Amino acid sequence: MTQTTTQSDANAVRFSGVVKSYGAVRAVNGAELSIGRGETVALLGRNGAGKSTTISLLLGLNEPDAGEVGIFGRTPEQAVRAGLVGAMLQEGSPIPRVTVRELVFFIGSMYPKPMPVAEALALAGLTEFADRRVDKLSGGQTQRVRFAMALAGNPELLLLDEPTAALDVEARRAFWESMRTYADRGNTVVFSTHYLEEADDNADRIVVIDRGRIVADGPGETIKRAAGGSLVSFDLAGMPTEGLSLLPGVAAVEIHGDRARLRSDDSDATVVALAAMGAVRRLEVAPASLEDAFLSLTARESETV
Ligand SMILES: Nc1ncnc2c1ncn2[C@@H]1O[C@H](COP(=O)(O)OP(=O)(O)OP(=O)(O)O)[C@@H](O)[C@H]1O
Repeated sequence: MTQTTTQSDANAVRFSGVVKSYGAVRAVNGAELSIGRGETVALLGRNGAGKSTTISLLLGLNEPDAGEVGIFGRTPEQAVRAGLVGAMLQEGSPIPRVTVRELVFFIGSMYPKPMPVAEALALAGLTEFADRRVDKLSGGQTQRVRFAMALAGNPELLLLDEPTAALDVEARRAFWESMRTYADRGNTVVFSTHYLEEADDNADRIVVIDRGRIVADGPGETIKRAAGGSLVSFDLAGMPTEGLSLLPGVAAVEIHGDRARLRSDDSDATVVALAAMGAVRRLEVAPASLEDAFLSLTARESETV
């Protein structure tokens, strides 16, 4: 792989034409992505969309089959070795029988410019647990330890793969607060999630991934607008479904038995067009929920894959 990135790269992350396949599965399919320093970016996608693969490429745990990955103008390996990158991955390594303070100190000692242990513990909300053995903590507290481990090297970029999976509501809230404190220092954060709402609440920008492709990229408001709109449903009563996707405002079409569900950016225009076709039986217009909208967005784009 050739690297053309430079040390002066203004971006924290640069993905250029990146492809990564596992056998016949293209886990990452030609991704183009730049993330500026100080941005907090959510990678949003369903199971198997390619989020974890993207994060492992950013960490240099995987080599792309094609394209280039740059972190602060360096290769991922160089950036990780320089202590510029911290990560929380989905599979946690077994936690040893040491105290929280000892573990965070040990991890930090492997990096050139570690974060002071007390600071990492405070940021992760672990100060009161500093002298507790790591294997005697609750699931939520263990997740905080993993966050402190990611901070230990004093990284400028944090990569978090579904960091709040298995946390309760209160632990989630505390986690995101810690993450924001770290981001507010001018650091860059990239995290993956299945939930549009979590992405919208905690990221400046959302990158929607579906089947290895980036299908949308922008601030939460833009993504919600692109994915949002209304759902217009009606009974087909035997009417052919071809052409429904071409009606004004229609962004996606789903057919369930005899019922059509159209996601529309302009429900008035869609309803007028349906009325002109006589397709008004049990016609309903409802706002699309966020999660519904996200599913529609990825489903619509998948059809073209
Ligand atoms: N080591 C591997 N060997 C074979 N296939 C893999 C491997 N890792 C991932 N894949 C496949 O690549 C695709 C993308 O997987 P990836 O784990 O990146 O998705 P994800 O978006 O992180 O999913 P999840 O939300 O379930 O964690 C999936 O189809 C998955 O089955």
